[in-house]
Amino acid sequence: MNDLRSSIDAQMTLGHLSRTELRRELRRRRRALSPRQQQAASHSLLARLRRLPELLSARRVALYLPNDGEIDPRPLLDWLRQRRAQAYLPVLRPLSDNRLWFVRYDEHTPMVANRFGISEPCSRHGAHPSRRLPPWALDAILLPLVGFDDAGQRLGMGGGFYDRTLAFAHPDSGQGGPRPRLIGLAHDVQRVERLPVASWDVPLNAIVSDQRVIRPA
Ligand SMILES: Nc1nc2c(c(=O)[nH]1)N(C=O)[C@@H](CNc1ccc(C(=O)N[C@@H](CCC(=O)O)C(=O)O)cc1)CN2
Ligand SMILES: Nc1ncnc2c1ncn2[C@@H]1O[C@H](COP(=O)(O)OP(=O)(O)OP(=O)(O)O)[C@@H](O)[C@H]1O
Repeated sequence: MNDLRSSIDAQMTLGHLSRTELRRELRRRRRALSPRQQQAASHSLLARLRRLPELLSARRVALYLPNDGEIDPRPLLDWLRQRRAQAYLPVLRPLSDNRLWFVRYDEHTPMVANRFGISEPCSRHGAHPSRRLPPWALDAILLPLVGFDDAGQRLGMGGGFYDRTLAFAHPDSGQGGPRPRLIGLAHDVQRVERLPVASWDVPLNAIVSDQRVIRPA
């Protein structure tokens, strides 16, 4: 009960924070989780992801390597391999237009640390067209979230990397054609009552945490 009370209090008191302050607070929360809590959360996330219709039918799936306390989707790699589905990772595009490439990933992929210290497939390797896919050719993209709400809104790191890369999937983009299913992932402690919506925010199909699956109405 005390836990419930304090988590409700924590959520309620966030309403007055700016996006920057909200990011700082929510990133602090996920970093504060112990290795044991992280592992349990990752395990529980996997159980939910394995039942997600969007992933059951997916052959090409982008995920991420966890950073800064993000919930860890790596256990999904084995499951994807068993299903003969291919895994892709985001790579900061070399010409720095703040967009992402999605490069095929397996245990042989040469990796480097990007400018944020996150390990990613080496861009020279990823530059080869056979090894990367444009975002619309992926079946599903798992995005790391800093925050989310019950309406299915998301808050990212603030770089706009995913928003720019996925702008073609925005309802106002006027672009038809295939669209990847977009699935946001986060720890349940990153849930807040209500997030502000920006005009460029690309809607997600679902948000999955260690405790729940949220589908925007
Ligand atoms: N695991 C993971 N991979 C990812 C992302 C992510 O959020 N998580 N990205 C999602 O976009 C892209 C990288 N974008 C990022 C944007 C900001 C920061 C970050 O830590 N910013 C620091 C400032 C660091 C600096 O400027 O040196 C900060 O805000 O404190 C990290 C990654 C691609 N790969
Ligand atoms: N489609 C777009 N075209 C150009 N700029 C964009 C686009 N989408 C977002 N941006 C810019 O990116 C910046 C960060 O956006 P926002 O605060 O929504 O990031 P975020 O959603 O938290 O991050 P991310 O998309 O990396 O997860 C904003 O200042 C915005 O101007």
